[in-house]
Amino acid sequence: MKTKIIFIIGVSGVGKSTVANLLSKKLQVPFFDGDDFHHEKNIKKMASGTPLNDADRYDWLQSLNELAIKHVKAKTSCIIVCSALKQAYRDILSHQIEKYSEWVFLHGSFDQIKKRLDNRKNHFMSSELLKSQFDTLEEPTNAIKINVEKSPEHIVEIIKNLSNNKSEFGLFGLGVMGKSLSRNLANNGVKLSLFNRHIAGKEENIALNFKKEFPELATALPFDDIAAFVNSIQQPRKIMLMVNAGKTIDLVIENLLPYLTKGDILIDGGNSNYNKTKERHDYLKSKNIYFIGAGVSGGEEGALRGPSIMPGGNEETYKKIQPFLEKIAAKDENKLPCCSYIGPEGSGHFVKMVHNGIEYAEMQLLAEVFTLLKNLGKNPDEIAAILESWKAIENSYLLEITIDILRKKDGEDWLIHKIMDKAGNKGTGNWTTIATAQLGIPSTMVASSLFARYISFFKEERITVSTYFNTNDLSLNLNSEEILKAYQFARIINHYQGFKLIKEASNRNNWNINLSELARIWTNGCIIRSDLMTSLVTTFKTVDNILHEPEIIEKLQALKPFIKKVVTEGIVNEVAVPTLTDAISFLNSFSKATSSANIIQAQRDYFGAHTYQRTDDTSGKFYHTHWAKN
Ligand SMILES: NC(=O)C1=CN([C@@H]2O[C@H](COP(=O)(O)OP(=O)(O)OC[C@H]3O[C@@H](n4cnc5c(N)ncnc54)[C@H](OP(=O)(O)O)[C@@H]3O)[C@@H](O)[C@H]2O)C=CC1
Ligand SMILES: O=C(CO)[C@H](O)[C@H](O)COP(=O)(O)O
Repeated sequence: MKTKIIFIIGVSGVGKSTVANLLSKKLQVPFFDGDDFHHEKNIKKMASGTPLNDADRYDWLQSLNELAIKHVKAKTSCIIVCSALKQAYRDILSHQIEKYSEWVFLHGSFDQIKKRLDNRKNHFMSSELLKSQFDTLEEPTNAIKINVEKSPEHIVEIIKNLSNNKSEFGLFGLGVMGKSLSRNLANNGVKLSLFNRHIAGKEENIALNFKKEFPELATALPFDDIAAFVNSIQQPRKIMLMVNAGKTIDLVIENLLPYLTKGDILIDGGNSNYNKTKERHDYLKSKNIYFIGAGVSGGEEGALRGPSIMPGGNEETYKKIQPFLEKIAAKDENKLPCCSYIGPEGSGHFVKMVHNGIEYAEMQLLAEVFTLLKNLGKNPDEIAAILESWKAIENSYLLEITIDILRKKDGEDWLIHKIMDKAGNKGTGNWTTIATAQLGIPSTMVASSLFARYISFFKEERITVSTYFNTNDLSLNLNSEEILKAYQFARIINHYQGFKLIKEASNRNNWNINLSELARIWTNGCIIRSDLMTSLVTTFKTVDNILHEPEIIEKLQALKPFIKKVVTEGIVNEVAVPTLTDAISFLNSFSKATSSANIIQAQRDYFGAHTYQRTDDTSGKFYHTHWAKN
């Protein structure tokens, strides 16, 4: 048996000593009655009929705490009986041994206990005295709570089962991701507690029914009661939250807090905003609870078979959950887990956010490729066949799933023809675009793919506007090979922009993010895994800016004529290719030693006296011109 100190607590007459005695025999561990540890002066005071005050109790509780510490140091368990009616008393009892302490709270109604006391021979307790105990009682939130209506033997059996059967890890929220991650944890031998909320008539017995559905969850403990869920987990508890980002996370944290104890760890595995993650980390720290913001990527299937995991926060805290996360993570080509400590604060959620920003642009590029090929007269099966042939050169998870999507039939037609062309979003692309603007990094492709989704959303207005503008007969002068090369070019720029944003955020916040390691954990499990990502693991070992890497420069040079042609053909023939366009526009701007910004500076100085620097003065001095004609 793991070393533990079992405190049996409750008001007088609840049967603590009887239960402790039986439990001590059952578990073969010693039992100590707290009353035997009162100091001489306390005994005298009580004998004189004066109730003890908190100062009197302090030394007594401390001596019980010393007794418990002595047992923990000797790696032996014991049972201690003490009324411990207030939380402050329990804090003294478990000081420095919180993670070894288990609480059993025996309870009953006032009348029930009074009757038990009255039935005891040689024992009298006035109603007032018992009432004062009930008034003092602050119910523990982290205890095994048992009603004393049950027989002592039954109570001992319950304690024994619950105490021996604690889970190693808790999963809160059994939606798409929570269910898959739970099964993944269980498949990896983790003893789990599962929780989903109860909403009468709507969300009932979710955890229990889910457990029954999958054999790997046979030993998992299902709950829809928060207190019971938390109490079923070994301390310090490790609880992963897989709920919707935003106010739900805050709500869930507040719901959990009363039951958590010092040192417990909450892991937010959702797509939370990185700024909020830092705030939550600091808030929970003030409550002695640790918080890790872990980005998880891989969708439903990845979460089950092995996602990519991006944990951020305090590194020492991360080490405590590392074995669990590494177990369930995807493995790279060298069988190493696609899970790595990212850095402090909200850095884990920041990189997950940018991952999604890259994902937005990768998805949009494939959508534009599809549109171009469709405009060349290809049907979905023919487009799928072309994309299939690209796998040998430019493979990625998103390319693979797009091929599957294009081949899916719905009756005689292809399903893709029946899917409404209005793209949804849950916020991460929006936040990435905000971050690029805030940090002053030109990650233009995330922004254009986000705005492409927003444009798509105005379906009804698009239909109306389409009647105002006659589209000429399309005659795209392109072939699939040229489209592939344009796509390859745009993917490199997209990855450059995404990693550049991460590098800048890392520098500004002192996160010290290792880009090669980040690329490595994105080589499997996540949505943006690809051959290009695998090659970047090596590239980032020597440079942290791929635009300065000779091989990449050479590749971009070779691909550039094709993206120019594809984008030109798209624009001339009115085929919307905003993200392909942004890729080449970006390089057109970024690869010029001189830009048009001199005009901007002159305009700013003209109307707002914002000043400008001169190309013929290298000192960096700022000038102002009196522009208006006199
Ligand atoms: N789906 C995906 O591909 C990915 C999702 N994510 C992120 O993971 C997180 C979870 O996503 P996903 O599993 O898809 O979402 P789902 O909508 O499938 O599940 C949400 C879960 O949160 C619970 N929940 C919602 N509101 C509350 C509340 N007020 N109190 C308690 N529980 C609540 C739901 O319970 P109930 O069932 O009772 O409503 C459900 O268990 C999100 O942050 C998402 O962005 C990250 C990577 C991939
Ligand atoms: O994190 C994810 C994948 O990596 C989620 O699937 C996310 O919901 C995708 O973002 P959006 O819903 O905005 O398209």
